Amino acid sequence: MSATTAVNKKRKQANSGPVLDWSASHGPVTGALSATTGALAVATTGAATGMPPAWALAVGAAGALGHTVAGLKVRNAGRTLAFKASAWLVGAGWTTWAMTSGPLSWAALGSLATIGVGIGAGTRSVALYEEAREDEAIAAAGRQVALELSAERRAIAAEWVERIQRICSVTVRVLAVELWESANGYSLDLEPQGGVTYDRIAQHGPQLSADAKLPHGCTAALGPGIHQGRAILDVTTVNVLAEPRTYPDDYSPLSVHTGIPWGFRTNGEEVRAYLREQCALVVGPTGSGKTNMLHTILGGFARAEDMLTFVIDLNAGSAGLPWVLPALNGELTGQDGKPVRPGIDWLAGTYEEAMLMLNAAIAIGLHRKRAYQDLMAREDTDLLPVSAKIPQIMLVIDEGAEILVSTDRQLKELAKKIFEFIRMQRAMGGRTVITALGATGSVLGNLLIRREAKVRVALTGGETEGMDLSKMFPGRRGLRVDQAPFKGAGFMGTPESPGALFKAWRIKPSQIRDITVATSDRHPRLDDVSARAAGAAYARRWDAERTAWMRSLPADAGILSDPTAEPGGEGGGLNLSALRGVREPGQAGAAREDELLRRFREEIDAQFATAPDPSASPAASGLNLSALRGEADQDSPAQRAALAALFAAGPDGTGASAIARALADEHGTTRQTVVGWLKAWTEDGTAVRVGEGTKARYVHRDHAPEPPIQS
Ligand SMILES: Nc1ncnc2c1ncn2[C@@H]1O[C@H](COP(=O)(O)OP(=O)(O)OP(=O)(O)O)[C@@H](O)[C@H]1O
Repeated sequence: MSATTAVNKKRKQANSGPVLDWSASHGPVTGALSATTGALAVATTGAATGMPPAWALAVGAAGALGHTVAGLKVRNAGRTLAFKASAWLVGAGWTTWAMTSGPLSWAALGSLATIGVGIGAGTRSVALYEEAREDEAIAAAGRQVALELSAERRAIAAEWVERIQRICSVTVRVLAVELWESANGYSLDLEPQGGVTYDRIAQHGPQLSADAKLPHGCTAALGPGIHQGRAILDVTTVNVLAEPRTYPDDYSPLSVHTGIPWGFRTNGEEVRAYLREQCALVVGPTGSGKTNMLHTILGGFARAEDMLTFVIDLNAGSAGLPWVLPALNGELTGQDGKPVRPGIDWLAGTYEEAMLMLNAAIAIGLHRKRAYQDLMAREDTDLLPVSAKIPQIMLVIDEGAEILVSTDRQLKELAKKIFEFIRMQRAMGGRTVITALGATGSVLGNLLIRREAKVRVALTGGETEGMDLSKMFPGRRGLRVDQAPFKGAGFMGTPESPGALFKAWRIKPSQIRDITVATSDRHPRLDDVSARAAGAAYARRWDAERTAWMRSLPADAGILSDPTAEPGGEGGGLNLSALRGVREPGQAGAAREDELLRRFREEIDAQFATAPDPSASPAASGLNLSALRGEADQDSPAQRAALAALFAAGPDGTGASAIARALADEHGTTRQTVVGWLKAWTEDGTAVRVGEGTKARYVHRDHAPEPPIQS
């Protein structure tokens, strides 16, 4: 009975005098007391007032009837109804007798006490009986559901035992079948007989899926079970990867220790990356959703209270900019009107800044090793206890794999530092997330990456080229690229969660802003020990001159910091992923939501007529990036930058001093060096020298007034 009903009832009773509450519940003591004291009161007042004894019998009969009707209403058991009715009748019988023979005699009072004890005992047993009856009813309903469920489970078990026998020639026992709460599939706990291991069945994954007629994008994937003699078979029956799901709008705090959610599995469960000791490798060809996934990762790191994210992105910093620019430009306002801190802690978009960053990160690790000896001894650990006070440094390098395998002299320098960071910093709270366009063979050929980067993602988006899933997820058979032909979908494996289908959430630019605002107060500060080691390079990372490039992305920003150009490498020349949209229209350009990158591309498009065919000759396609492609097979990014500056100068041309000035900050190139290059270009026809003496200037051959003149 609810509190209000009870109160109302009380009020009603107070207004209209006592009423008989047939359904009022009594325990064994209060029930007996109420019955016997009631009977005594009726008998004494009845005897004193000369009430006819038959009245008591009538009251008892009415009581018995009333209780039976009330009991029926609440569906009491027959046994309970009979007991309650008889209690009323016994009480009434005693009252009738006591009224005629005198209620206050020892015989009358003694017999009344006996009746009281009897009613008490009876009520207790009836209450227990009611309770048991109720429990039994609930259990019966549960059994019915379980029976239906277990019929379904039994059918599933029988079906798979037969299928595995027929296709893999392996006999299995099914120990349990778990139907997923998401209703997207189920898991079987199997015990292959005769010492057969799970991988014998796993290699037949595709045949098993086909035989089970699973929809596209659904798999029957086998993984190891609780011990070597057991296996878990995960069967997905609904393809949840096809539909886009946006990043959950719960931006609650995370930690390196809680793991960072990177996406969801086919059963709808989120999958987390635990990066305290692991590095991560994310492979995704153009258009597979790699940039989106990177933002999801950066979003997770921004939410963490004990992680500081350093981003290196030599493609004009495009991966990091949405996390920095809105905050840096003051476009965002935090709670209480406070300024908003960027969602990442450091962004390097140029080679020089990346060098500063890596040097600082390495110095931090070395210094931490010495400075935190005592703390680690106290905590009895050989891993630096990462916390909000001593944050983990997550170094995220977009297309870092391409840097690691580059043959370019400068990029090799960077690669050396990245490897040093990976090798030295596990214990000191420094880990990396490296993305790759797909060069899995060359990247995974590196022992250090294989050993340290066990959190792995392969975004396929249906792309089959360069996707060696068996190398990415050794030991996982039956993973096929065509199982995940959707943008943002692919495979993810971690030491905790074996490689299997997954999909990254779609994260919109507005969410990036929301997360930046929501997490602004949460980002840790670099501990003093580390900040001292990192020095001015860290302290002044947001200085206007160091971030100027972010605000005014020059059309040639990507060219100046091309991470993938490998002189002498296959194809040679420019291979800028930031410019990929220019060379491969339709692949990425249209889809990209990053406002700045779009602007950047528009500028490129406006400045250079786009050349869809990379092999088109400069003369045939007009000058554009493809023209630079052949010529830019130069020795260094500085030389390519100089060539870009020459081209950008148009028909007016430029001189060695101006080019040297343009390159000074970025590359430190001297005028003398530029003079040498201009001489060489004039000799091979790339540039034309016009004017004499102080008026002498150089024009790119495509802007030259007359056909190139060989000097
Ligand atoms: N997880 C996802 N869910 C749904 N759609 C997605 C997802 N990830 C990406 N997409 C779609 O794919 C498009 C391309 O994504 P994204 O820019 O991340 O690809 P990319 O691999 O980085 O390509 P590029 O290297 O050319 O920039 C997005 O604009 C979006 O429409």
